[in-house]
Amino acid sequence: MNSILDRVSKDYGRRNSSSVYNSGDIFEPSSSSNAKQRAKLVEWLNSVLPHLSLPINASDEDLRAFLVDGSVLCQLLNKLKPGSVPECGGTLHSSEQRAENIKRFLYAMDEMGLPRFQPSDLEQGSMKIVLQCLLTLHAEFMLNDGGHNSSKSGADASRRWKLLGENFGCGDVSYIEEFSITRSSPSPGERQKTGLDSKFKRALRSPVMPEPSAALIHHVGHKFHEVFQLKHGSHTEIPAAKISKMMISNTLDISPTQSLLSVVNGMLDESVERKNGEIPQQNNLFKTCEEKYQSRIRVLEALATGTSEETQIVMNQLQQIKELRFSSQSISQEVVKTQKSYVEEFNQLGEKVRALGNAAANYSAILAENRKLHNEVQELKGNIRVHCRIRPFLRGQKEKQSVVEYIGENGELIVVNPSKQGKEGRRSFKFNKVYSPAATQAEVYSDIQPLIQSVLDGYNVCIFAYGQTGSGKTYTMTGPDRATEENWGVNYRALNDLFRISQMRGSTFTYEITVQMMEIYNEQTSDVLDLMDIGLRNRAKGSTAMNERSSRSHSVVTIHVHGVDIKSGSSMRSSLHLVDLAGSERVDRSEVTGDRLKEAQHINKSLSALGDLTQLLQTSLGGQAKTLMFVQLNPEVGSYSETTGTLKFAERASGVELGAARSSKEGRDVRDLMEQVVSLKDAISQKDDEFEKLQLSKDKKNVCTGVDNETHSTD
Ligand SMILES: Nc1ncnc2c1ncn2[C@@H]1O[C@H](COP(=O)(O)OP(=O)(O)OP(=O)(O)O)[C@@H](O)[C@H]1O
Repeated sequence: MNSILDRVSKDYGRRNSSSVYNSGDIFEPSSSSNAKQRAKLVEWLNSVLPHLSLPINASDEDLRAFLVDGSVLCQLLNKLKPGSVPECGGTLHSSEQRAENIKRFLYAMDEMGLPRFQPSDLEQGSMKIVLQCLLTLHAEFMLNDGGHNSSKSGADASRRWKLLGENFGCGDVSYIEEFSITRSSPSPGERQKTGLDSKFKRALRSPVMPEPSAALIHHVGHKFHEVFQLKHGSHTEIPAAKISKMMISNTLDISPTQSLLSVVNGMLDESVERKNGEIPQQNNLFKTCEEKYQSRIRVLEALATGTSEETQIVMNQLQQIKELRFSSQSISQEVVKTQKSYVEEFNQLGEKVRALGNAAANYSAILAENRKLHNEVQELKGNIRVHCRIRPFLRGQKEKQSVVEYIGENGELIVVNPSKQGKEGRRSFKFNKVYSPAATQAEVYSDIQPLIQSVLDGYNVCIFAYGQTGSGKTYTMTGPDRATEENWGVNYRALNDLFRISQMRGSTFTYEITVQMMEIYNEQTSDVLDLMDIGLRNRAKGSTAMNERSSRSHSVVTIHVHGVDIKSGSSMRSSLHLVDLAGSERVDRSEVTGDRLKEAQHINKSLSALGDLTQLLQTSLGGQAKTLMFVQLNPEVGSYSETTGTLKFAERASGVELGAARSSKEGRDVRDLMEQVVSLKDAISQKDDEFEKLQLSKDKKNVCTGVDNETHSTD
């Protein structure tokens, strides 16, 4: 029997579940059926609340209009079950009051365990749900009313049960009709005695049906057990015919019980049919429903699975977003860091650019400072610098024994007297530089190049060559005949440098360079100006035994420089004297006679004057000049005397204190001061003269007036 009850319970349970979630599915009434139900509901409402006088053919919207303020619902409940809900505000139509009424009604429905609708259903949703709820209420109170009020007419009760039956979808409800008429309320004890399975109770309920009343349970219960006990466990032992027989027998003394047994019998028949392999139609319905629900479950499961997959996807996406956000943050930090380092680098670069700008701006000043330092070094050297150069033996000379024994790197020189032995025959000298016979013109010039450059900075420079005839003076200063650039002498190289450097300084200085050449012959200075015009073309030459190209004149090349500082506008003037002196040989060895002897004597006189700073070179050897002397030596043994004489003279010249050289600009300052002193002296002298004149005129006046000097002595 339990299996049958379970079966019935299960099937009705499904119906119940279905109706909860889809009221329009199994119990979906047709439109005509719907109208019929609505009409019956109206009829019921009018019967309970006569003052309503609802039209029998009221539409859903008409009902909504009646019910929407909730007051009718509350009245209905209080009428059916007095005190179910607190006093309702029937006349108030505020939205708050309406909501409160509906809330109270629905609360009461919940309390009774009856299905309910949502407030929104009543306000603007589907009235179908509302109507079903009221029909359920109708059914509930029809049953209760039957129990509590047995005086109701059988016709009314029949209608209510019919309505309930239709709501249940049970079709024929005749057995319920008979049953409801005869039932009575059992005591609580009787209810327990019935022992009616709760599942069975549920099985008799529709989705909108409340728990069966105690009366129904009682009346059905005790006979039901008998029936099921008959069938339980022995379907085959007690055939259906026997049950049918029982149904018509007098043992089941009340017809409602018989009706119920008819239902149970039908169920048992279905069971028997199922046993025989036949599929009852209702089973088909349940199966269809089951399949339908299984399908829905599958859909829900799929949805759930899908949802979980989607959730996983979303989670993955969230994770990716997190990672992207993290990457974005780290990139942002990296960008900020990079920007910071760029800013720092830009700042550093800016500093460097500014430093470079300052350096560029100070470039001229730095160059000037450089020049100043360079010249200060030159000035510190002070004395006449002496560079000694030894000529090589000439081509065709047979005797090649040299008087030069040793040449040191730092200007040391030892010469040997071929006629003396040992220490006595040796003499040591020390100069600024000593060049061996192998020294080239370029090497010799490179050491004096700084002096040449200082001319462009305003210094006067004098470079002269001294030595016996044929020792190489002209070679050093000018170069050999038909000289190439490689063996140019100092003069060409100096001029070349001055032009080159002045061009390099073109952006800061403008230079005007002029060259002057003169020759002094026999110290007849009055001829100098004439000879200047003649120049090298008319340079006097003669032939001596010492040197086939011996010169008996002093040749002077003077380069005048006038420079203007473009920025400051200051100017300076300087000069470079390049002197090729006449030979220093002794008259007795030159074998010159007559005019030649006379010339030699003058030359010697001139050379002697060099030691005392002759008038010729005075300006060049003064405090404002830098002076360098090339001491030229003939290495031949036969020239030993002249060589030692020349070396001694050079040694003497090197000891001459010229004082520090000064730029012509500084010289101007001194001159300016001197001029101021002179003008001051002149002014003082002028005042003295004026004072003297005044004194004289005063004396004259005293003499004329006969005033005694003593009388006015106190004046
Ligand atoms: N360093 C040298 N290398 C090669 N030849 C030289 C060198 N010095 C001088 N000579 C040669 O020696 C000869 C004499 O030189 P140079 O005329 O220059 O002497 P000097 O001292 O000028 O003589 P003078 O006083 O008579 O003019 C020339 O033929 C010259 O070419």
